Amino acid sequence: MINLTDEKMDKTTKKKKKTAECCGYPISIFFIVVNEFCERFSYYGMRAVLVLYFRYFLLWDDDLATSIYHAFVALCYLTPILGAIIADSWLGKFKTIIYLSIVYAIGQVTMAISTIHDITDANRDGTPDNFTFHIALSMLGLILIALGTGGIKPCVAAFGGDQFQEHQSRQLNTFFSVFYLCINAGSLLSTLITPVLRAQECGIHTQQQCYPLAFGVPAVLMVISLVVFIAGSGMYVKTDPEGNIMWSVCKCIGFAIKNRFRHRSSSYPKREHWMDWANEKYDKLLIAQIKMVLKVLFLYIPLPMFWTLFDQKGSRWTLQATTMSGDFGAFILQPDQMQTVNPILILTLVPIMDRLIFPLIQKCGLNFSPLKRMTVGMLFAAMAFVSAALVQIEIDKTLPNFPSSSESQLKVVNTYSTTLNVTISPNEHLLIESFGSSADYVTFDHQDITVSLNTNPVITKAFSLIKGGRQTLIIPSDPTVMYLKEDVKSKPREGKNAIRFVNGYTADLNITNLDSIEPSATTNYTLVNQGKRDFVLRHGEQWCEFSRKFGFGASYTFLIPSTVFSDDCESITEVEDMKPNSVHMALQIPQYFLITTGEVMFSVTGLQFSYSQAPKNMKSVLQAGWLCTNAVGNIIVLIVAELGKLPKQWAEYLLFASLLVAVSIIFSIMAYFYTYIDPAEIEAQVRKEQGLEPEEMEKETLEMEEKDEDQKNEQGVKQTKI
Ligand SMILES: CC(C)C[C@H](NC(=O)[C@@H](N)CC(C)C)C(=O)O
Repeated sequence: MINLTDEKMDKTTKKKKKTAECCGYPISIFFIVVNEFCERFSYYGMRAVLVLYFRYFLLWDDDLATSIYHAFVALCYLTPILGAIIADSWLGKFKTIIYLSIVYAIGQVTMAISTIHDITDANRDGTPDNFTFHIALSMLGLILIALGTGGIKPCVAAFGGDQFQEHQSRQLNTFFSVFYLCINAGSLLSTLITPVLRAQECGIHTQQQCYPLAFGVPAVLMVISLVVFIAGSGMYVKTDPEGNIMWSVCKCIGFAIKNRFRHRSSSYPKREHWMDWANEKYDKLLIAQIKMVLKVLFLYIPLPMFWTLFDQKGSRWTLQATTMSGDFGAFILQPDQMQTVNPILILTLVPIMDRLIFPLIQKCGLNFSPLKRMTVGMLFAAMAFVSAALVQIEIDKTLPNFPSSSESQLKVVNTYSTTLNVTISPNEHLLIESFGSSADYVTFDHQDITVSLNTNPVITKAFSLIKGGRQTLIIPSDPTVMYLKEDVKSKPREGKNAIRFVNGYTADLNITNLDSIEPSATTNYTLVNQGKRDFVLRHGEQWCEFSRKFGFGASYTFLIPSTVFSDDCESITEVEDMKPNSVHMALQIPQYFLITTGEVMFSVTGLQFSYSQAPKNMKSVLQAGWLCTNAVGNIIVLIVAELGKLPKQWAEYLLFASLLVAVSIIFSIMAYFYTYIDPAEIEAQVRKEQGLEPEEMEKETLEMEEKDEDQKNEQGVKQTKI
């Protein structure tokens, strides 16, 4: 099957290159797609455990961990422009990929080393002693990774495209689909594997969560990616850069603007395009190439909005999943695992679209051009958000009625020996049996309350409630010391369950994984995962064990009576502070399906489009421009998350959906006026024109300019004469 095609003359480098083919595809492509698979495994694998590393290894708080994580992701999508400039102006794509992959691999290794706690754990207590060392090393690692991953990203896709020859345009399109499949296969595998590696225990002096393994495997994959890429070295078509193209582009644009401004008088003939004002000084070919790039970049302006919605899978949609039930019977899905539905669907939808849907549309005689596909992709993403809004409305029906910022909520738990009549001033009366609680939270629009118990004598006590908070009034066996305990006022994170214990036993108790609790005291909340959990209660020689099965996102207070050991933990009662999630996570599948269909239409097509519409010497630059739309989209998510807090989540989803519909209408109008080009053809045409046609327009302007200069000189002469 392998054959050598005709010699291909590279117009730019004037080098001749023979390319080996297999089934109509250049063999070199194999190395490029395997390289992409390993690189994406490395990147997404590391990303999957990064926040946990910040939170539980470096012990940063949630906010800092999230901010640094997002800053890193944004940096990864901003550095492509740097890689593209290096590739197109200086080193060429091949060398840029090699050098930046080395930087990338060093970054991954640095990151993996920074997670070895034993390096600074001199006192062998399992935690690092010198956090500054680990932070500095990991930040250095992350900067190198961002430089590497972002830097090579536009080059690898464009370099892959460069391997195809003119008669292989069908294979070129398939290449971009296969390339996308590899991205998603790599990311899917690594996001499944690295969390498992992290959960292992390892260490020299003490056994801890195995971050070195979780970061080490991505580092190894990055080295493999580099080796695979180098292995294909002899087979690649390599186009050399044409000097500092970016600098020439900037100078040419600057000159065109300046020249246009100088000739703003209506006496100068208009030119077809404002870039034509660079004709006097710059090569027509360069001007034609800049026009092509600018046309596409202009078209990119509305595109970040798609990514703004797309990237909320990892934030808003995952948070939505934390308020849902992930019990699929045969398996349990954690809220953040729901995101893997996206690469799974990509792996199935890309072949279906390529082999079935798009050919079918073509057979029906419809012209489903790339820009039309991208518009439809945007509409699919908007529909995904409508679907998310509908799911949210369902969830909202089941969510507890949390207090507003001016309200306070109170529940009462009675561990006194008899039923109590509890009066909360001015007019709240509750009858609460022993080892029971009030049915639900009572909402107050004021904070100062007085509680009276019908004991003998009556006990009265004043309390000040927390504004916007939820609390429980705990009445212990000695009601005179009743006290308030703060409750959770939102769904526990990651779909976990918040549980706590009130000790109604007469002495200190030890409970599995918790500190010992004094009599009448209440523990703080502990988060437990879904499923059956066992707890052992202990006091001296006495112990008993009790089990509970938990769902997702509930909160409970367990009341331990004085008889706990005599009845083998049977008498422990459970107060449900917050109901478990009842809306099933499967309801998110339609929104994932819609957004992934949108992604296939938008992103895969965008990748092909950016390659096909770019002049030969600016392919990486246009790929970088394409990736920048993603960076801007991510930045919009960050801004919206900070500023745009709509009172209802479903309303925010609908707002995003409407914004994307509006943007897609604008985009479709822009696309309507866009004419597809064949950059190679235009370049050849300009070259031909340059050799044959007299440059009338330039002459005309130069004559006008000379006249202008003469007039000025004459005036100057006159003035000096006077
Ligand atoms: C095209 C790129 C901006 C993003 C692309 N991401 C994907 O293909 C996602 N479907 C992967 C998923 C794991 C989020 C990439 O190159 O990573």
